[in-house]
Amino acid sequence: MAPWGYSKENGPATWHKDCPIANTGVRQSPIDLITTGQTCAKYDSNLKPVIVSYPAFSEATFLNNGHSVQFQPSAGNLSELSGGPLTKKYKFEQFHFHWGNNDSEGSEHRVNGKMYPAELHLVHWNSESPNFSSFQEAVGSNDPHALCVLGFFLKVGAENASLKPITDLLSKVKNAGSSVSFPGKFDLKAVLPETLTDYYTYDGSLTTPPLAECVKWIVFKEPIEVSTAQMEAFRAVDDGHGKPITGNYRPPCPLHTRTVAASFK
Ligand SMILES: COc1ccc(C[C@@]2(O)NC(=S)NC2=O)c(OC)c1
Ligand SMILES: [Zn+2]
Repeated sequence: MAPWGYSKENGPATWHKDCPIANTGVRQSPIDLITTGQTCAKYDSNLKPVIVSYPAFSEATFLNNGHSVQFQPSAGNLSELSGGPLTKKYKFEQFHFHWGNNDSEGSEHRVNGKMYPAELHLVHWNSESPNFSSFQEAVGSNDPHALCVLGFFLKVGAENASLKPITDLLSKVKNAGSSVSFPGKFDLKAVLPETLTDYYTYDGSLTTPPLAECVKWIVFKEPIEVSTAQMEAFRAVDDGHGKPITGNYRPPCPLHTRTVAASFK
């Protein structure tokens, strides 16, 4: 079967053929974050602010893997995550994006059915587990919280100067499989909202094959603003089949017996 993608022929509705958990999994991601009614997110006053320690990255690769664009610092990076719903310390691995063809679609998570034009995923792995000592081992470990992914919605507004070094680089990785070493330093902390207090959190999975159910998700309420030009730069990145990636988001999955907690009322 053709490798998975987001087209009619190889998109999310076909992934179950090679990856049965797509249909049989009970903690798949993304989900629609509902804020009122029966299955709505429940306020949990014990949820603390998320703590990130992101010293500026000095060495990283920016890659177009045909499904997304990914920023991956060299192994020595010391960036860490803790707090929020977490009981362990997590190490930063990479960040990447999901986006759509226009401003009314693109995010993977939704809020009461609303999609944002894009979603940023900051991927981390539990660096204090006795069962694994690398990201790759963490993903394959079956540990329910091997990974923690921070999700940030992107919305169209003012140009985001902190993300400009990334969006300016998109044209350099237009072709699938291409990568560049990131020039200079990148300050990821400057991209994020000041306070990381208001978020939804739930147990889920990777949102592409292998769809491993190993992710503690933390999706922040406050979107990050980017300009229309910055959004257009994502939509010019190619998928390796001569077409731009114009919708690398998976539709929401059933919640099953899961509950979603909210750190805010
Ligand atoms: C084998 O390990 C993998 C494979 C794919 C992804 C990417 C992704 O599926 N996961 C999220 S989150 N968004 C995505 O698009 C991954 O990210 C941690 C880890
Ligand atoms: Zn992702």
